Amino acid sequence: MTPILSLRRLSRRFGGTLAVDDVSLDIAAGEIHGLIGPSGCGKSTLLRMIAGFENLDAGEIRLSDERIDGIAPERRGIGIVFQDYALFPHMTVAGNLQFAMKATPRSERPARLASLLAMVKLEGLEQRFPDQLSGGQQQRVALARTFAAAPRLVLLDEPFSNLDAELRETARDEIRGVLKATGLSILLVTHDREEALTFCDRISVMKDGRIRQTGTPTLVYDRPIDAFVAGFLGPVTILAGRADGEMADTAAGRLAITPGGHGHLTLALRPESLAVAAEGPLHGTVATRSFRGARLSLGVMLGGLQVNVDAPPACPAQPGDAIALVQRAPAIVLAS
Ligand SMILES: Nc1ncnc2c1ncn2[C@@H]1O[C@H](COP(=O)(O)OP(=O)(O)OP(=O)(O)O)[C@@H](O)[C@H]1O
Repeated sequence: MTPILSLRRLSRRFGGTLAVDDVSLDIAAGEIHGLIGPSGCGKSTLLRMIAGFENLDAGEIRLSDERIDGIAPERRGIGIVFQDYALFPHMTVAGNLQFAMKATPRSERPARLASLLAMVKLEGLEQRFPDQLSGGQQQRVALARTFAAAPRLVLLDEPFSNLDAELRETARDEIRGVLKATGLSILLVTHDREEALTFCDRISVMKDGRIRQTGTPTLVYDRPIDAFVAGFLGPVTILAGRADGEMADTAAGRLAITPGGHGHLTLALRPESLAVAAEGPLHGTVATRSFRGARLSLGVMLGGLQVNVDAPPACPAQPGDAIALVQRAPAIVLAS
């Protein structure tokens, strides 16, 4: 299958900084793909290169198999929703959407406007001005305005960062539903791991201008390739081990490991992989206890190492208590 977007060996340097370093990536039609990584890893530069706002030092970009990296941004067929939505403040919702419908024949515009409003669930609000809408509603207008131009690909740059935490989750679920219904291909840039894991069909984790790993959220979370990816997607303890079949000896004791590990290796242990038990093969001492609402986070000294363990909020263990642990999931063998 031909990917809708194909990035081949893209690089971009600013002085001594390689902001994007030999990046290749394919995005399938209808896919919501997340580019995630810490501040300064090159996500925005990569997005700007795809949009046409940033030059390439090397590589090529294809959209529907057509080379687009030499084409002006407005002729690429790519829609962009920026962090601040960039709506026209002096135009109503209808005005903002109609502005983007230049390519639609005049007679078809009212019907197109109605279908866009329905798509983003803003019927009845078409005469409001942006400052009369909530942040989430403004964002949906921005999305609808992008759809109005019938793009082949939509780029979303930190689209939820201006919404407060409570609204963000609802907005995310709603927008994901809208996007999936349109069948549009989406590239989303975010530094928020939860957003990437919940919103995207696949994610690419970036560091220092390079993509370290691409895959479904489950795959990248459960089988991170290295300590950076493991730690970026969630709390983790990194430990050295020596494999012996399906088990490894580590400073924290003997642990079950994911298949394929041999000899000396590096392991990643997630807090939910261990559980407090009446008896267990692992014995330690509680070092820290922090209440996190739906769960309790315990720091447990196992051998010479402190590991994080998730426990139910009712767990009575206090710092200084001896505790037994069982393993619920194997420690992850890292490739590097
Ligand atoms: N126009 C520019 N001139 C010089 N350096 C730049 C320019 N744009 C980006 N950089 C540098 O390139 C690197 C990547 O920046 P970029 O903005 O792409 O990162 P990012 O992952 O999007 O970060 P953030 O999440 O903070 O927006 C950084 O080191 C940044 O300082």
